[in-house]
Amino acid sequence: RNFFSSSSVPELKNGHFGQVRELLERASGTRWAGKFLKIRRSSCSRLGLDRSSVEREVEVLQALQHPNIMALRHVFESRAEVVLILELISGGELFDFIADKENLLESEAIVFMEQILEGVGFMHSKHIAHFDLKPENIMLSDKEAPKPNIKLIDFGLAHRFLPGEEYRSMGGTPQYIPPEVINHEPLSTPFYSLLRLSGLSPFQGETNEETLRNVVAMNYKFDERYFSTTSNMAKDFIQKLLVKNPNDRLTAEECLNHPWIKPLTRKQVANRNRSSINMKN
Ligand SMILES: Cc1ccnnc1
Repeated sequence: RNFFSSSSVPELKNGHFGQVRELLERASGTRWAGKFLKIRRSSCSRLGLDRSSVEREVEVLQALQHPNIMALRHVFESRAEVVLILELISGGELFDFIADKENLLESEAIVFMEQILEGVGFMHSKHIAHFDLKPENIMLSDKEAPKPNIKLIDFGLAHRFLPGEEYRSMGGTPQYIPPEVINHEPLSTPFYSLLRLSGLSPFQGETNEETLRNVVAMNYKFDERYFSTTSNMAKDFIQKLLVKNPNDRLTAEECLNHPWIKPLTRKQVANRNRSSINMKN
């Protein structure tokens, strides 16, 4: 092959699927990420993935060309393995990047949120749900870059819903997934993790049990001890995401049009620039 993995480089990521390793393309010297997926030899064996789920991931990635979504460049297949040649994303996880900061200005948080929302909004506009939008799947392409660039990775569980397609949920009961449900993929997860990581949790209880009860009941308040420096726009945005019924939550598109992300007046801009999310490390 015209790629080779610099064996000295540690694995980029190891998961249920196989592993991701940094590769070097001989011809151009370009660095890529190779995702090595073991294919199940026979239907009864448990090891490896079945070919159809790998084909689904490839189709999803081929449908998603966007600056905030990891790009697929090549696919190599052998009998027992499929190798995806992916854009190399070496800036680490967003949340590690944020954790290292003393203070996160809302204007900085918005830069991240906006890119996550652009990627998720684009994905949903293609009727694709990621189904695994957890913090480790939100990465930075290069953390040294002046303006960090967010990349959504790992579409191994993603699914494209053709309008009206029947979708078998875990229980196996067939159900039709209307488009608005796809758009309500738990967006609040990455945002809530951002908030949580900042040491701010509007669900915070005296004990972990109480906090958990609050999360389940979606019972929260903005404690002035922690949220005094948070702008009202940010609180309004959070309140519109942390809603119990997924259908009442803002979609990614609606989030992008919320004044916290897209301020309408100079006053709103000034207000959020004065605010920060204090990072309690
Ligand atoms: C983990 C990973 C995946 C894809 N590209 N770069 C890094």
